[in-house]
Amino acid sequence: MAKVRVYELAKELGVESKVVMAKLRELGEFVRSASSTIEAPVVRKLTDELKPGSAGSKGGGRPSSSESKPRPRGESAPGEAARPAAPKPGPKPGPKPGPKPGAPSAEAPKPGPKPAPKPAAAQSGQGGQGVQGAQSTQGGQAAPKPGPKPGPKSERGGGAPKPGPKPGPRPSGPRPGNNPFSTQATGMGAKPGPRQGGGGQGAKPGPRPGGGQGGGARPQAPRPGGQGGPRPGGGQGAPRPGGGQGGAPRPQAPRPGGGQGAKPGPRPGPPPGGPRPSPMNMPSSRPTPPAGAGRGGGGGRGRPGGGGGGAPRPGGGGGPRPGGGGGFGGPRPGGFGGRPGGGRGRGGTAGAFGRPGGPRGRSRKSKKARRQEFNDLGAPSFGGVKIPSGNGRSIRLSRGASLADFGDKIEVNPASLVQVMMHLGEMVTATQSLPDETLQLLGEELKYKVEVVSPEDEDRELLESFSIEFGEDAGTDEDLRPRPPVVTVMGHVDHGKTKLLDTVRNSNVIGGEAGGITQHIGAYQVSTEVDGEDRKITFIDTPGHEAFTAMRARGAQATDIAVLVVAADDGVKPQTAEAIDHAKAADVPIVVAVNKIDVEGADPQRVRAQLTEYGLVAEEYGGDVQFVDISALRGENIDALLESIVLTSDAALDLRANPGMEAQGLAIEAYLDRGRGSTATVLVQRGTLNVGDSIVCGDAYGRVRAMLDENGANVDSAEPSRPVQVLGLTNVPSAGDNFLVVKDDRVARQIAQQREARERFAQQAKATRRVTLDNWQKTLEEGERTELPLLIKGDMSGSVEALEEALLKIDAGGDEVGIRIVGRGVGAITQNDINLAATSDAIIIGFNVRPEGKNSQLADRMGVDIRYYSVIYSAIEEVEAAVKGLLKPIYEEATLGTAEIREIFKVPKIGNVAGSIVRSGIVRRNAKARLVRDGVVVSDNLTVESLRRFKDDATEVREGYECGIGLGHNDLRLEDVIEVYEMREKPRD
Ligand SMILES: Nc1nc2c(ncn2[C@@H]2O[C@H](COP(=O)(O)OP(=O)(O)OP(=O)(O)O)[C@@H](O)[C@H]2O)c(=O)[nH]1
Repeated sequence: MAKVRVYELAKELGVESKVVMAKLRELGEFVRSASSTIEAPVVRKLTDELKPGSAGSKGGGRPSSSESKPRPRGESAPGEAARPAAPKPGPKPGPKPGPKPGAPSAEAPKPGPKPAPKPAAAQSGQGGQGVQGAQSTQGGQAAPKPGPKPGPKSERGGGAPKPGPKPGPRPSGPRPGNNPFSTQATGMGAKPGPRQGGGGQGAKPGPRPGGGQGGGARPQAPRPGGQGGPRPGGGQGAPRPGGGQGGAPRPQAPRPGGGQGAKPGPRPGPPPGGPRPSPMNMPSSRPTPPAGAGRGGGGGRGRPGGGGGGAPRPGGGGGPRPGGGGGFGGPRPGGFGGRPGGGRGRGGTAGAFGRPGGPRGRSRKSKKARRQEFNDLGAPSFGGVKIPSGNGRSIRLSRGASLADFGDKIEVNPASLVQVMMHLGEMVTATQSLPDETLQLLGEELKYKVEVVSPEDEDRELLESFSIEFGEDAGTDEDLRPRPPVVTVMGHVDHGKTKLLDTVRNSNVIGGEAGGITQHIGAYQVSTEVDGEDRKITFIDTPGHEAFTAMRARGAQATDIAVLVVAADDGVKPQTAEAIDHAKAADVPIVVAVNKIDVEGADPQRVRAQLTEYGLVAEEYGGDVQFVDISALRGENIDALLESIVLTSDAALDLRANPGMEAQGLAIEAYLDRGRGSTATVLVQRGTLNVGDSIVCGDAYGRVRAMLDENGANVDSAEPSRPVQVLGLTNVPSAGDNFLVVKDDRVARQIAQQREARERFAQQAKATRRVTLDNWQKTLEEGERTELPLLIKGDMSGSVEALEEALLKIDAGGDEVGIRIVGRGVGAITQNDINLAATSDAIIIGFNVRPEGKNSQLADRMGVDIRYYSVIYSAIEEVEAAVKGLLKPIYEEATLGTAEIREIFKVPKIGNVAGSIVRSGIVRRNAKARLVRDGVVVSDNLTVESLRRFKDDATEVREGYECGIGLGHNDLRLEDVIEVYEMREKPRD
């Protein structure tokens, strides 16, 4: 139909324009005036509504009614009588309720099975119609629950029922009316569909209960409900009260208006047909529009909601349409399709767009989502989290990897892994570094084979990525040349290791410089004559097996031969045995130096006898171990010892290296020198190191600016087994780090940076397991350890001894627990101390000393607990408390920053003020401070009493800025370091 104006249509229908206008409003169509044009579908709808005969048609069942009130008066439609009520019936009519709900539905002629259980009910929704039509057809009627009030009118489709929740509002409104695509319930199939049962007819889906006639639409035709097809509510009568024919299944069903269309669509809503309780209830709650909510009927539109579609709107135009509702369904079997009624038209459109919800919902999921869902079906569940099984797949993780790293590898959200860990009884965060066992455990649980890659392997892979091979001599056998053995001196405390090293160094310095000023660089080389040949030996100048072990723990093996020092007057002691174990574990031959033979009571033979128990049998006893009786103090027999070392080396080892390649080796020790910067002693293991070479050493890199030997002399090159001090690195490497010459600085920097990142992760993992005074008791309880290892550093040997003595006297509360001193020394806490503490899981007790250089950060990174004390009693008290598990929450010192004194100002009445530069962190006024001179605390418990930037007072001054610091302390010296800290309360674990 073409567009016609309202007054033209009125004339054609024989009614006044205002009647038509009123009707349109009821239908939810908005027209400005009588001269406004209206769309063809609306005209059809209107015509159906205003022509008596038509009404009946549709609804089949609802004769008259349909219209409910709208009809012009008089017109009483057939069912009219009944309808009177209509208007009010329902809940509240809302806007114009009355519409004729059912009307449309009527169409649904096909009664279809009435799904609805209670046919009678009919009232509601289309079903309503049923009433009259009773049962009519629509099955709709069937609607069990008549919707809100079945009221008389309901009938029609009760459509009205659809009171729709929103009844009121839409009456006239703007309505989509004219827009065929509109979702609105209005006849057009507007969305309402789904809701209310209405729409029966058209309603899409047959499946849904309500699907009143409309339902027919869906193929489901088979469904009972005639039109609506299957849904019980089917057709009109859908269960839902309102559910007109369509029997809106949806919850909304309740809405009275439901009318036919109800397309319950996807929504779960309604159980089949009448069953749904909801419908019933609904009515009550919702203001159901009066029965007629006309719209309902209309609903048919394909929308799910169906006919009722209209539902939403109260007065919904839908209602009016006779045929309405069912409309869309057209195609569908049951659908109204057949319906002549104009309604169809729209319905059709609607149907085209809006499939009933159900199916649609399903199709909305992407393939990926569905696949994921499918996969998840078979995924193992851990504490509610489903993670696809690894099915034995292998994954490689770096030591110290976190759940986030793990998640990346297996493409699973780390948060899920956190839950899995909780399920396994471990509380870890997604980014926390985990120990190997935890990674393995998680892998097993998820059915992955986890390969934790060690730092050494990773390093090898890293170097390979730069086409560098570390640890192998390049070239052929012919390129190899003999090299001197590298020796480490080990033995029990006080058996003379240090003395021996000193004696050897001072009496036999290489190059005939005996008597010259030697300096400690961590290793030195000496020469000796064996069989008339000048032979060299390299000594690692760090006595004790701890450092040796620490190096090995880092995958570095610098030592070729171990010299085991045993005091002839003391015999084999615990650390002698430990040293033997370590040397054997490293497969390093041993030469025994039986020391202190000058001491009265010395019994070298007893030592030999004792050591046979450890598998060290002297040559004179038929074994293969060289024993040399010496006196380190007097320098007796030192040459014989050196000769034995050379002979053992020749007999047991094939020490050769290629001096013709780029140098590779190990860092023996390193520190930050104030004047020269990073200073590292390296041991060249193969190749030749030259000044000017680009090297990378651990995470430090740079170009060799200069090299010094143990005499402080500059050297230009260093061959295999030669220890030299290297200047020029960007930062301080750690003992045990390997070094190698690379082709240029850029490669050196890249390797160093990657190592640095890797090291950070690995250390974090270790840190989580290290022992601290706070958690020691816990590890004890867990059976992880039975002793508390301590490393004591102090400002004076007297205080160190006193502290050690006092600590060893602490009664740990049983024989099975105790304190072990793994090391002691005087002076600042060095990198070696930290390494030793790390490898022995020891806690460092710093008595009036501080870590030198960046060792504080190193200790943090390695998880080494350093405790600072300035009163012996405090140290004893705290260690005792830890041992006995009595530690209470304490105040922990938190370093804020450090500043170096560059100038000292005398200020009248105030005293000395330190003109300083902040070297790290911040300096804050009123914070606590201590004065450190050459690594030793010279004054503690000071306060930053004044802080100035130029002439202004400052609250805090940051790194890199100069400032004046008043400590209320006059003993200041240039280059003293002011360490600023504050005490923070720290709860115990
Ligand atoms: N009479 C005598 N005393 C010696 C001899 N060798 C070392 N001593 C003394 O033994 C004590 C311990 O010597 P160190 O060299 O410090 O012993 P150490 O094994 O290095 O001890 P730690 O560093 O504590 O492990 C010192 O007082 C030395 O002087 C020796 O051959 N004869």
